Amino acid sequence: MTQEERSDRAWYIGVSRQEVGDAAILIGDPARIDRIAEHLDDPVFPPVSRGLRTVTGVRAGHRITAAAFGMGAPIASIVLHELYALGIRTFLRIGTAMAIPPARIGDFVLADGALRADGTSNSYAPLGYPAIADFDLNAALRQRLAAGSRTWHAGIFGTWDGFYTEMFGLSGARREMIGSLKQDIERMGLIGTDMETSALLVAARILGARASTLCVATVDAHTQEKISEDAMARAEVELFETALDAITALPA
Ligand SMILES: O=P(O)(O)O[C@H]1O[C@H](CO)[C@@H](O)[C@H]1O
Ligand SMILES: O=c1cc[nH]c(=O)[nH]1
Repeated sequence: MTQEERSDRAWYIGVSRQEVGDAAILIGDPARIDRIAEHLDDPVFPPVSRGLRTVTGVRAGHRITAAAFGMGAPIASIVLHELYALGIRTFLRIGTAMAIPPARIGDFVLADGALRADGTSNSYAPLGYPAIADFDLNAALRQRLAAGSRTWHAGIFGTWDGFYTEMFGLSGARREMIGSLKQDIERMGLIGTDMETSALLVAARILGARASTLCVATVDAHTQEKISEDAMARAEVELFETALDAITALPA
């Protein structure tokens, strides 16, 4: 380990070893930190650094840290890398993804792996290296998902960097270009797209940690229809509970 990797306080997220738990839930939207905290006992909020919010609390006897990265693979991998340097070896990204049929808006999508169309994962390993989720973590997630009532799908995600250039078209020509990309994605049988999963899976594997992604499908890839606020609020509660139950069910 390098000097930075041995440091006791992470450079960008600003938290110390004592302020984090044994496993981390990686969240995009910082507003979700307050909401997931309601599912933890004795939540403690370390000072916020660069808008990167964290909370550490207890669930079923395990100390869990939830950390918000905002959006995109570069910053998500910085947050994972810094938490790794503080000793965390289990990472679960939870959030939202675009739904590719058969996944529908409101379904859960679990990444077994991801197509690497992001740039950040290349800084950890060359493109031939696969982005694969951790088997034990996904087994725990599958068990918990099977016990729940929400429809879920497990399969391959696709991760892209360009939200308005590769995922969600605002105008005519761009929408058409993205539309043909969506046909390719469907032909490959991907179940969801996002902006972080492939980078997190590769970074975790290379560092020697386990990682996966569980998302709510919130945007229909073809119609660009979005989930309603009410439906998202309900799905988010189930997402928190599923993630926390699965992560705490894992052997240490
Ligand atoms: O999972 P959440 O935080 O909702 O984020 C998702 O929405 C953002 C925009 O696409 C990306 O960061 C994506 O992964
Ligand atoms: O369209 C979407 C929705 C969620 N996350 C994404 O990356 N894209």
